[in-house]
Amino acid sequence: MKCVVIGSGSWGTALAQVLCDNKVHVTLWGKNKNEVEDVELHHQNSRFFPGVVLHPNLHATTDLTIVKDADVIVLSVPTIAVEEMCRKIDTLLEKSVIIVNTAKGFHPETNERMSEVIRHAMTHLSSVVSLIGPSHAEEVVLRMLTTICAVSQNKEDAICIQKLFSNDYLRVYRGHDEIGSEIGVALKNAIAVASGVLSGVGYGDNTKAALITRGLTEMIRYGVAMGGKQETFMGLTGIGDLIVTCTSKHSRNFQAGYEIGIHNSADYFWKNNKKTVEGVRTAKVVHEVAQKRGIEMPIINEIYKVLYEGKKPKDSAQELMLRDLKEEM
Ligand SMILES: NC(=O)C1=CN([C@@H]2O[C@H](COP(=O)(O)OP(=O)(O)OC[C@H]3O[C@@H](n4cnc5c(N)ncnc54)[C@H](O)[C@@H]3O)[C@@H](O)[C@H]2O)C=CC1
Ligand SMILES: O=C(CO)COP(=O)(O)O
Repeated sequence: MKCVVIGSGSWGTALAQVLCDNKVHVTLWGKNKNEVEDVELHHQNSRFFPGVVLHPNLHATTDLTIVKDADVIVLSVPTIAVEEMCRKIDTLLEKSVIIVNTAKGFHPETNERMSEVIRHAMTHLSSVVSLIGPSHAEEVVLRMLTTICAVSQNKEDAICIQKLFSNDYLRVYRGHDEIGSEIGVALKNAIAVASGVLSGVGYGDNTKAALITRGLTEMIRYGVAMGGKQETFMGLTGIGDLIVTCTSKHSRNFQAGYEIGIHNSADYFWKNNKKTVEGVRTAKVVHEVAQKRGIEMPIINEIYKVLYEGKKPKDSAQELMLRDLKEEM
């Protein structure tokens, strides 16, 4: 089985190393020459993992034609680049492949989930498997124990990907609720921005527990309205990914929110951010869809107002606390 991982950023590099550890034939593709040369010549990706020595058999290239030989192509680029990459790859392919998506979010214009985007953009496709769950690349690259989920409408291909990636530090479960899982891992990023904001403002652990719990309620409300299953949100692609992103120092969504909270404004973030912060756009998509469909999403609405309408984070937190009093569920 030949694999190509598309995207030489943090997640692509960490996943390509997993495949090397599993003795799978894998090549990492990147558009960024510096990242690719760093991996290929120095066995490191110092922009994302300073001081980490990568597997000696991990090879990287900027030549996209390597996808021609692949049986499995893993997409590890930001959501904004997924459609463009799929179209480029599709023109090079002569046979159908399994696409493993790892991006968490929605299409920038159509608001489609990532597996929908991939199915619409590719003709040489046997199936889409989403490999998603609570997994910071910074820990996977150090082989710290991690669990994720291979979610697909195609059970056989989900089993294939589960076996390909599983090992003694990465345990891969299987799932089939594509809608619930993809919505879970997208929305948790927006909630994680809110978690960072509240920490940056100076609130503590009670506030974080409140945010995670009420954030999960919003994820379920939205996910079920879109056709996902409630129980999926109790698993790795729901509460699991929500916990790790809302609490980890590695989370770029949390870090972005933290900056916003410290400055009590999103201005600094908009002027200075250079990292992949998927939750920022997800908040916009979900806010708009929820407004149209009448889905109650108070936390998402407030984080949207902080990000896009200049509302002060402290005012948003107060707004959430002083809403009409309600039953919990
Ligand atoms: N970093 C992590 O711990 C995890 C990330 N993810 C998801 O994986 C996706 C990728 O994120 P990261 O690897 O973290 O981002 P990153 O910022 O670390 O790396 C992104 C990579 O994509 C490349 N890229 C950007 N735009 C591109 C384009 N138009 N065409 C081709 N390549 C392009 C960049 O050069 C870079 O190599 C995101 O959706 C993220 O939510 C999922 C699980 C864990
Ligand atoms: O999805 C992730 C962990 O599961 C990565 O989160 P960040 O994009 O916030 O770093």
